[in-house]
Amino acid sequence: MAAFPSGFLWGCATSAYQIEGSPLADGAGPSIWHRFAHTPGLMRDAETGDIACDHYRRFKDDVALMKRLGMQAYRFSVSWSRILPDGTGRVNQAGVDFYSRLVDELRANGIEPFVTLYHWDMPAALDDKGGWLNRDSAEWFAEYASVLFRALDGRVTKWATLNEPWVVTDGGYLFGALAPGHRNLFETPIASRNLMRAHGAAVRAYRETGRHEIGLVVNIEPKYPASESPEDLAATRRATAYMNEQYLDPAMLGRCPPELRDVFGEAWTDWSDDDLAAVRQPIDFLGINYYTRAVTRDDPAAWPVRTATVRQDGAFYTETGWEVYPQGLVDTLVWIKQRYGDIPLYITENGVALADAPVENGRLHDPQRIEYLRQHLLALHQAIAAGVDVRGYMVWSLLDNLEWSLGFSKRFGIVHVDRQTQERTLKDSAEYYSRIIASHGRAL
Ligand SMILES: OC[C@@H]1[C@@H](O)[C@H](O)[C@@H](O)c2nc(CNc3ccccc3)cn21
Repeated sequence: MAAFPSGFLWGCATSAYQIEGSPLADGAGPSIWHRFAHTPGLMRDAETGDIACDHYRRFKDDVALMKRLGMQAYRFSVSWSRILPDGTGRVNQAGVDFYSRLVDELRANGIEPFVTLYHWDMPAALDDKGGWLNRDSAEWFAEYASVLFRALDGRVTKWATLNEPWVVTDGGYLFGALAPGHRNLFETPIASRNLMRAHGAAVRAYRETGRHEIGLVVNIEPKYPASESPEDLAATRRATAYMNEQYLDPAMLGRCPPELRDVFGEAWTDWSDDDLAAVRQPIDFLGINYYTRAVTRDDPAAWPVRTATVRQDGAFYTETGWEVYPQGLVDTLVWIKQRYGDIPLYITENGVALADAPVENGRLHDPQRIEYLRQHLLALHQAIAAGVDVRGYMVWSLLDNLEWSLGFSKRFGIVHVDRQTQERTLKDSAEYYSRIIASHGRAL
């Protein structure tokens, strides 16, 4: 196997609410996920992020684990309500200090911090003011981002504004499976627009003082028509516009996919030229979260996109019900380059939830996760060989963690976490990934 490009960044990814625990420690305010998780009936097994992986207290041990594995970068998110407990205004210095210590610990161990400003956990105080439905959310977010830029820029050299705006709106405002748990077609495009306005406002704020790189992280799920029928082809166009183009087109092209008018119907309003210009800010990279594909057919009853995903005979499906399809990563990366140009890319998430074996004698054998990683890294190498400018790969995830409203039932970690003892145990996939890093991909 040929090596990956010189300077290619090998790392792992997590997010604050999924691993930190101690959500209200040291002056932090509640987030919408703290509120959602403590609302009866919304979380599988009534799980919450109150403890999670106890990373807030154990972060030095977890950094040591990353060092042992040879991680070159660590993508993590900052909890907005640790920094600004009320969402705006008063800065909680203890919250800033936690992330400052984490950044210093990473850098002292030769690991590059890769910071996501927003991984879904808006301060509850701002949700009380309308959250992403309030046009002021763009200014709230830029204020929060600027606090972090002042405190950490220079020690942090890679910033991502948002993690997966599609999931925030589809999960949080349309179907209600995620915080803040709304089910409202009319709210969804409003939240989408304000999220992207917030992205643009944070990028503009960064350009005033920032000296390094800032980008956007999106989830891409390539859509393949189930047949060549006009109905399935149109459905595939709608699904592509709704999940894959809805956020990248404004950010990169300064326009919205026309199919969104069909998807949202009377709930759709065209973006103003001012909003389009405010969102289309030059960025330094795109983060791509890739997990699976969707073979797509027309389904008139499947409101509002009117599409369905067709199960593939003979394919392997993960614990989250996602088809394993590495070719989709190649197709996605080539598509990104063709549609948006040669912007540097990072794979900011890729991983798999499996019905892991138990820990035995300090080991956990997960051959299927090794095969998933191997296949997707081979696909990644194929895309790079085809000329796509991919500069790094972050496996999701370092630790078994809180899979949002699914609780701890879905284990994505390359490191097992014992829910009772918090003991970390390397899975075979962690050893495998460590060898991949050490060999710069040659051990694939
Ligand atoms: O589900 C695994 C991870 C999740 O733990 C991360 O917090 C989040 O960034 C994340 N995004 C995806 C891919 N996008 C997605 C697609 C459909 C439903 C939910 C997420 C997977 N994941």
